[in-house]
Amino acid sequence: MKTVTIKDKEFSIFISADQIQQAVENVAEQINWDLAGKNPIFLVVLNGAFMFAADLMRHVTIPCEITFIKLSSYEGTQSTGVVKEIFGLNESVVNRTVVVVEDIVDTGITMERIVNSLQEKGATDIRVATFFLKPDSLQREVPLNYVALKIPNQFIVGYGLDYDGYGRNLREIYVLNS
Ligand SMILES: O=P(O)(O)OC[C@H]1O[C@H](OP(=O)(O)OP(=O)(O)O)[C@H](O)[C@@H]1O
Ligand SMILES: Nc1nc2[nH]cnc2c(=O)[nH]1
Repeated sequence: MKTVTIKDKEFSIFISADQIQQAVENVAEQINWDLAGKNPIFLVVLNGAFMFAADLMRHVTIPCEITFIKLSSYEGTQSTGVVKEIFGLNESVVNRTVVVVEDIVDTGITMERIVNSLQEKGATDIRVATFFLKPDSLQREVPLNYVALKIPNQFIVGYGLDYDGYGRNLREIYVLNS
């Protein structure tokens, strides 16, 4: 079993790069079908979603805009429960179809905050594309239109997701050894 050590923790391979790419293509196919003619704006949530977004957008073939926002709620392997302000959204979302692109929806607290903010800013059709969803961890009702993979409630790294800032560049997903 392939393992990686990041700082003080050991992780084991969980999802291969090929499985990831297949899941990305499936999501892009659904988006191309659903949002044709809707002129969507994709809102990529930094930092974690950068890798999923880069892969996803290469397979999205419909006319669209892409922009980036930033906020943060995690330190180490535990949620602090605090979601900071969104910044970086300079484009108007009034009457737009907005697709929020995330690496993971865990408790859903971050996504709830983003969706509420987009509603306040006048977006009419708010959709979520997330690479991972942890269904057993979800605490909030949020739209979950495009979910690439559902995973158990375990801490993962790789493919954009970090442990204390490291591991985002891994092509595969690794899970924390207990
Ligand atoms: O559903 P939740 O429990 O709110 O967790 C999901 C959030 O946690 C991660 O971000 P993080 O705060 O780690 O920032 P990062 O993307 O910069 O790594 C992830 O990218 C989501 O934004
Ligand atoms: N790296 C990482 N960040 C997260 N944010 C929410 N859940 C997770 C997780 O499992 N791993």
